[in-house]
Amino acid sequence: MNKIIEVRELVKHYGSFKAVKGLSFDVYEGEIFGLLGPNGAGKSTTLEIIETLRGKTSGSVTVAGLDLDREPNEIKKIIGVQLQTSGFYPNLNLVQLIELFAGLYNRTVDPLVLLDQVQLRDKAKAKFKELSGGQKQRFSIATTLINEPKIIFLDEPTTGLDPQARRNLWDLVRGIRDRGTTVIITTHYMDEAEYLCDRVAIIESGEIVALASPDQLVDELVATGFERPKEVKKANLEDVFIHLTGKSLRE
Ligand SMILES: Nc1ncnc2c1ncn2[C@@H]1O[C@H](COP(=O)(O)OP(=O)(O)OP(=O)(O)O)[C@@H](O)[C@H]1O
Repeated sequence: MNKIIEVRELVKHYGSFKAVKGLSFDVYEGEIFGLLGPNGAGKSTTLEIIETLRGKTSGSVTVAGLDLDREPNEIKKIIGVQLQTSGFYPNLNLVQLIELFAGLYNRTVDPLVLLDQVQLRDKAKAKFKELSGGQKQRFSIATTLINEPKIIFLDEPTTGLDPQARRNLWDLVRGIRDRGTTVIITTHYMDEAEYLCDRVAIIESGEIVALASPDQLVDELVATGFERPKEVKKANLEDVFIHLTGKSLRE
């Protein structure tokens, strides 16, 4: 497998505070790679450094063979970064927003084709502020695809979404990966990481404490003799919710 991102001994200090303490990891081309960890672990800081949006204290980062220190602008051209949904002009409609972003990238795109990919064609003329939370997230993912990036970065893309919208977004992200784009994602939902991620790095206080596929990590824990304290039922409350309210999007 080809490495598309190489992070070596990455360090970030905010004043005297050490937020990232020498992270090293690789991301392979075509995988969904998850960064997991408690609040304040250093996930967003790490992502933003790779995205060229934040300076590092030391260490090296290479993205698709491009050195972060020497060619940050070349890196910007081949990545797609999900904006926080507050970053969109609320009064522009979706087509106008896509055209605006396409202009910034110096690209010509068909907004409707892009909106189709995220099931928002019927909202083409809706203003951003008129979208539901799930629709806003899907739209923000669509905007990461405008420059046909090799890699997209998604920072907690399903926070605040209902179970149907989360599942829909998982399918969307898998579809993007299946079309050949590498995906880096942060999430606080372990079910999401287990379903979506080919590999995950678990970060704790700025250090990687585990890195493998979700399956491998679970097997390793079980091999230590770990058992869940309670017998697990054949279904959980989320299964009940989906059973009662269906899988289709409600927006
Ligand atoms: N601009 C900044 N100045 C000072 N400290 C910062 C700054 N940005 C982040 N930090 C600190 O660095 C640490 C890591 O923050 P970061 O946002 O990377 O964590 P995170 O893992 O993404 O957390 P969360 O899950 O809450 O989003 C935190 O302790 C945070 O308070």
